[in-house]
Amino acid sequence: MAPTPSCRPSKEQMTPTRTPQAKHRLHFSGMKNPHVAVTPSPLATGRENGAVPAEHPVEVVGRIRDHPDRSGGEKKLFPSPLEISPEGTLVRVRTEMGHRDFSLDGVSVAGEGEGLEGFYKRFVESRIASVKSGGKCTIMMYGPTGSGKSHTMFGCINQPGIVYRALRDILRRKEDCDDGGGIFVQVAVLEIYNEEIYDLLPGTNGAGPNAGLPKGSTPKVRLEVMAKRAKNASFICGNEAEKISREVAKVEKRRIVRSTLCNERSSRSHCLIILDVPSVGGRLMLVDMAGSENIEQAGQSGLEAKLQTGKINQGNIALKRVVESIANGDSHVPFRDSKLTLLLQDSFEDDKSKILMILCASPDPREIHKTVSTLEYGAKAKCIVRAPHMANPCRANSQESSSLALGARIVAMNQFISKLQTENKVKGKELDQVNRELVRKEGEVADLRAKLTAMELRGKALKEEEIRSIVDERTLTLRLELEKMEAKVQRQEEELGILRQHLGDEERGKGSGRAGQNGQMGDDPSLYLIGGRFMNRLSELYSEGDAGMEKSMELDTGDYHQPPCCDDVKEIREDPRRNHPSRFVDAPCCLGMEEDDDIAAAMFTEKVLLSTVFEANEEEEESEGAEQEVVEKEVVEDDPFSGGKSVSSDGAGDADSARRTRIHNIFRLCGSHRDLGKHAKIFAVSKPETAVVTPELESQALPPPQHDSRLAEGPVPSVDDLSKSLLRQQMPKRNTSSEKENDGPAGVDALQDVYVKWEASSGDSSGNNLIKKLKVLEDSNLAELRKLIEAQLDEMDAGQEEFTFLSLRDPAGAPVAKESEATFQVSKLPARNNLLGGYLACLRPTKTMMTQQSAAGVRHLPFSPLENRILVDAVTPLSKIDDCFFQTDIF
Ligand SMILES: Nc1ncnc2c1ncn2[C@@H]1O[C@H](COP(=O)(O)OP(=O)(O)OP(=O)(O)O)[C@@H](O)[C@H]1O
Repeated sequence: MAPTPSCRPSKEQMTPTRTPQAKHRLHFSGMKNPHVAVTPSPLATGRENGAVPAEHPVEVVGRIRDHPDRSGGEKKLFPSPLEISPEGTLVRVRTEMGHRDFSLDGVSVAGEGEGLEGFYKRFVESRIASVKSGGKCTIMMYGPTGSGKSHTMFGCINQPGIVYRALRDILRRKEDCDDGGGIFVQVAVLEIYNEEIYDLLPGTNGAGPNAGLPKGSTPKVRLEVMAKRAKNASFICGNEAEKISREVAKVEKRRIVRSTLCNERSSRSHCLIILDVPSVGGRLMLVDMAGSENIEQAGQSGLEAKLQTGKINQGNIALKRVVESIANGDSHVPFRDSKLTLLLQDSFEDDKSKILMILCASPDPREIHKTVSTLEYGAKAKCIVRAPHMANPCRANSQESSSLALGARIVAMNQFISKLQTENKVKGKELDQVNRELVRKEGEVADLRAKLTAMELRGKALKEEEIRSIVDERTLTLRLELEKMEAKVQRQEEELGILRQHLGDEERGKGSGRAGQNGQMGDDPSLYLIGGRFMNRLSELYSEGDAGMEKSMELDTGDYHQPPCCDDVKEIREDPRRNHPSRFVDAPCCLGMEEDDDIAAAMFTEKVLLSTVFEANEEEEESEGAEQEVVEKEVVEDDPFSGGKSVSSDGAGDADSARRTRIHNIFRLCGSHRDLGKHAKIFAVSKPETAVVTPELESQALPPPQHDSRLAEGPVPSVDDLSKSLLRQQMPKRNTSSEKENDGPAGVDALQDVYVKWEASSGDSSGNNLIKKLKVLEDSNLAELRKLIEAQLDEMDAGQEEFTFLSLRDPAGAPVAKESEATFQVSKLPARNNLLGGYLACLRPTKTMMTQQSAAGVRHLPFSPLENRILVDAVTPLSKIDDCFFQTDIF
């Protein structure tokens, strides 16, 4: 904001030019004013022509009223936006946008303790004094509504305003008027309301509006303007200040006021108090203007109120234009735009007239825009200059006078321009500083951007470097793996070469064996078999041919039961993906495991099936050539379980030997040496004619015999012989048609277990639960079973027990008639156990026998004595028992 220029021209700046356009000349008399420094014109200083410097006819002072909300006490006061310079001539208005300085002739702040008296003494008293000597002074109150214009002009009970103080100063007090020589004054009080002039003094012929007048009071008189004065205006005459002041106070109440939102008692009219001193021609005009206000803000409603406010503003605006026109040196000053300016025209045009404009403002920040507008108006008024009075009588030369006024105005304007330039220079410096700061900041931003870019590039480079290192690392790993694989392939190729070499050696050795020549391997024929078959297997694996049934050949003991012929084979045997040969090497360790005999028997059945598959292949192989059979025989002879060379090598003995070898191999695969011993014997049972159980086999497969003393005394019990003969009698009859079919394990399956027990009775709780297991053929009947039981009873020396079979499948458990036993199949007996198989034969003693036993006082328990002995003898001479057709167990 540009500071308001001081329109007081300096000595050097005064211009002597005169402009013919200046029609309105403000000729102020040389009034002595201590507060206003009249600066002589440069031309006037040279005064060859006797001219006096131009002066400012308008002085502007500010009066900042107390805060209107301070009286409320409780209300929070907003900080004032107005600041007064220490010298009291500069008002700074602070806003959010900045500040603006206004240069005034003086500022009074009511809130800081300067009351009306102090204000009057500082700014008004001197001007009033000139009136007594013939001077003319106009004091105008200007400002928005509620800013304290009327308060300053009229005051209150405790503080008389400018009007009463001026009357007191101009007129002598009563005690001073005893001599009768006091100044005589005429006082007129006018009101301009709605652009009409009214005489506020009660006259005899008043016919004006009574609005605002107390009841019974004389109506106001409307006056006309004539020669810049109100025609026929009433006046109060006298030389006593109190009397006139009392009259004025009465008249002041006749003024039209109205309550608005801005002021409880807002003046709706302009009030003029005109005091003439006829003796000296002095004149004092006191003008209390109505408040300029915004209609909406003042809360005006209704057409009359709006018209009223419009008229008020019309007078204010007209006065503003007049001031601006005079200040600008316009050829036309619009005095006639309002009644107010018409009545004030002499104040602006008379050279003896002096204008004191009092700008009233409020410190309330809510009124800041009005305050700024008021200060702008005062600043404009300060630009009004008046041509200096001519010192010589040729003052009548109006052209020269107007030129001087114009020159003073130009000087003021130049000063204003100079201030603006200075301010621009300062602003330019600030702008340069800001620009430099901006450039510096831009440089910093550029540096930061460069750093950011560098960091991004570095990050990118780091990322690429990281990726490259990962790729290199993986490439290295893959290369190492590739090298390992190549080394492995190379090693395998070497192994393959070695194996091929061995194969060639084997083939060559085999060829020499065929020729009946003992070469390098001729001393150990099994090596030919092992080497040849092993190489065949190896060739198959490497050629990735169809394994099919041939893969089952892995079960053949011929592959593995012999020690390897070379060290190279060991590596292959260690391959965990294949059937580990160490199982077979370590098989004897597994043989020591105790397993349930029946479970082992069930396992044996499965192995028999495997052996059957093997056998099919074996038969094919046998058909391929006799040479292979010869080798097989030789292998069997080397089998430590075969009993060495005792196996015959021709005819049926060869077949039995081969079968036995296969079963033996299967049991080695199954890992139960004990089972092997058992099934070797069962095999012997199924083929009694050809069974050969060598002592070596028994000693390896079975624990050493511990014979019961009674059993050890005599030969083998005759019951075995009887049983053998019985079966021999049966079996030829049943197997003659297909004797070969019974050669295999199927013949073993034809034997069925029959568990024989005595019928339970209440009087016997110990022996009747004993069960005897007998083995009979599948299609045996009860008559045949009876013979076996009776033979068993004879063996136990139990005497001739008479019994009958109970048909347990019969709901009544009826005994089976002895005549029907021949037609009663054992298979019709109830099954003993669904899981383990076998039949249950329940015997009931005949009544005659029971009667005899009870008479003799004997309770015979069949089976129990013998079985108890067997139980005590933990190790029954199995060799003896196994020689029999029956296998007995205690359950
Ligand atoms: N300096 C001051 N100290 C104490 N009270 C003040 C001061 N100035 C104004 N007032 C009070 O403020 C109120 C409004 O003042 P005033 O009537 O003088 O304002 P105004 O400018 O004349 O308004 P309008 O233009 O509406 O007549 C009055 O009650 C008055 O007593």
